[in-house]
Amino acid sequence: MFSLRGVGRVLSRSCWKSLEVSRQRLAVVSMSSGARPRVFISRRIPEEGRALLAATCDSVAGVDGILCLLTDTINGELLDAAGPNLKVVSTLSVGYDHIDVKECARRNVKVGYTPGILTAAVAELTSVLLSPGIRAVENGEWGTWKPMWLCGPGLDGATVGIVGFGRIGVTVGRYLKPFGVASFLYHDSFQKPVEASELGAEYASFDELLAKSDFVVACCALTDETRNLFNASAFKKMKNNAVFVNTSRGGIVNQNDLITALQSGQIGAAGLDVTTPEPLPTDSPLLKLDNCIVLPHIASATHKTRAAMAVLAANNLLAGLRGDRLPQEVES
Ligand SMILES: O=C(O)C(=O)CO
Repeated sequence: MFSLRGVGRVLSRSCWKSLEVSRQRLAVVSMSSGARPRVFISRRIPEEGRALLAATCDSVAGVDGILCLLTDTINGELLDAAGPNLKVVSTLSVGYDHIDVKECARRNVKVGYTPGILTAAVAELTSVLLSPGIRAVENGEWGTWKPMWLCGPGLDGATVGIVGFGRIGVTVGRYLKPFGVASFLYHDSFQKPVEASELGAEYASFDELLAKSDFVVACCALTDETRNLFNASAFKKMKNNAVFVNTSRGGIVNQNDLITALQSGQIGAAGLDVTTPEPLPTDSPLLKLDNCIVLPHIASATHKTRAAMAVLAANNLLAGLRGDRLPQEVES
């Protein structure tokens, strides 16, 4: 049986807050078979999802399923502590780079995630970040109106390069098209003619996309291939006034290289919803730059989206406990 004490130790090492708080979030789900599987919910989640799980909560002794967040590292150490009873890990996120999917598969632990339902919210925020704010207002630098002060590229007539042309990347393009974007370029591990045709987007090599785009929007998952993809060499290939936007994962960017590129004028500006680490330390140079805006990983933070994510994560968990295929299962 899964020892909660053991889990608490592993989780706190992985930045899960206090075990005492987490303990209150344990729920036990009665299954129709009469068995009483136990699940661990790592943080307070929207009521819509919690209610699905907590209806028959009656014990905190161990778990058969874990409902986790993108900030929880699910690795071999945690799976060891969970032991052989664990059937399913359900993450309340579309990204699952925090989960060792291969290790889960090796142990027959299913992994669920929440794709699709957060696409619109993330695409919406990504579009907003294309006009990075500046600190002039807060810093008292807002003097008289000046014709050339803080100008940047506009979307009308611009070339937008989307790196990672999945659900979110395509939706970003769809949202931006009415602003008069002249051309869309996309880069992904393979060409996607169907999605591209809707936008009239052209496939480009990574280097070509960087060189031609006025806006470079990163919408790709964090994988071994994309880790540190945006590094000094990538920023050197971008236009000097290009705006770089990242709403995917901080790990796809070499953050020190980004800071240098922003400080030196190698690129024009950046809008970031994700950083390394998270939370970003308040003394990070990123927060001192006029040409960079940083948001605290809130791209999917609408009530509707988070509630839908919670329901899907709960349903993934319940399906895994029943031994069924998950509504949204990560393929290993
Ligand atoms: O779902 C994710 O992967 C996020 O980053 C937050 O919505």
